[in-house]
Amino acid sequence: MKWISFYSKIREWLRFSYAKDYYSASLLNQLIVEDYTYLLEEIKGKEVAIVGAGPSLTSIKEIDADIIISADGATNYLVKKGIIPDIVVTDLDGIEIFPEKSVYVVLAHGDNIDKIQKVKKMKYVIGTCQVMPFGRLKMFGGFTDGDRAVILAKIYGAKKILLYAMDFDSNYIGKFSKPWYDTDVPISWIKREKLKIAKNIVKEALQQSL
Ligand SMILES: Nc1ncnc2c1ncn2[C@@H]1O[C@H](COP(=O)(O)OP(=O)(O)OP(=O)(O)O)[C@@H](O)[C@H]1O
Ligand SMILES: Nc1nc2c(c(=O)[nH]1)N=C(CO)CN2
Ligand SMILES: [Mg+2]
Repeated sequence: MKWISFYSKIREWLRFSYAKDYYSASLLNQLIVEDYTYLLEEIKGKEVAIVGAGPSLTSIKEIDADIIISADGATNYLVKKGIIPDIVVTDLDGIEIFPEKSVYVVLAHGDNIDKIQKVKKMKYVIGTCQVMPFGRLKMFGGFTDGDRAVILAKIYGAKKILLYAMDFDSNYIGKFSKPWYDTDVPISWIKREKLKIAKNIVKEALQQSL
C-alpha cells in the first residue's frame, strides 16, 4: 500500500515512533464499536469545503458548500460562528467542541496516545491509523488533518473541492490550531515540515498549483 511506505519515511524524517503509532492505533481500535464509514458516501457528487486552521480562518464568516469538512482545531472556530461541520478530520490535539451530528474521522498516532479517550465525546467515529490498519481501523491516506480531509473528499467522489484557511506557506500557525494558543504562533521547524508535506499531498490530489 502506497501510504504505508510513505508513513515509514515520514517517521524516519520527523523521528516518530512506529511502536507508539501502533499502540495508539490499538487504543483507538478498542473504542470503535460500530462502522460508520458508509456515512462518508454523502460526499459523492457534492461541492465540499475543506477548512484548515491557518491564520486566515478568523476571516471566514460563512461557507457556501454542500458539505463542510473541518480539520481539527478549525472546528472550534466554525462552531463558535454557528457553522457546524458535517465531517471533522482530527488527530484530537486541536478539537475541543464536539458537535453531536458531525462524523469524526480520527487519526491515532504516537503523539496523541493521551488524547484517544476524546473519542468518547463523539457519536459517529471512524478510526484511522498510520500503521497497517487492523480491526475496525481504516486508512484513507494523507498526513496532516487538512490534507487527509482533501484525500477523503477525493476518494469519496466530491464534485468540487474548495479550500479555506489552508495557509501552507504562512510563517504562522493559526491560533485555532491548539486550544492553548491565544494568538497566531510563529511557525516551528516541525510544523513547517508538516505543512510542506501537506501542500504536496493537496497539490497532487487536486492536480493544481497552490
Ligand atoms: N498555517 C497553518 N497553520 C495551521 N494549520 C494549517 C495552516 N495551513 C494549513 N493548515 C491546515 O490546517 C489543518 C488543521 O490544523 P491543525 O493545526 O489543527 O492540524 P494538525 O494536523 O493537527 O497539526 P499538528 O500536527 O500541529 O497537530 C492542518 O492539518 C493543515 O493541513
Ligand atoms: N507520530 C505522529 N504522527 C503524526 C503527527 C505527530 O505529531 N506525531 N502529526 C500529524 C499531523 O500533523 C500526523 N501524524
Ligand atoms: Mg491536530
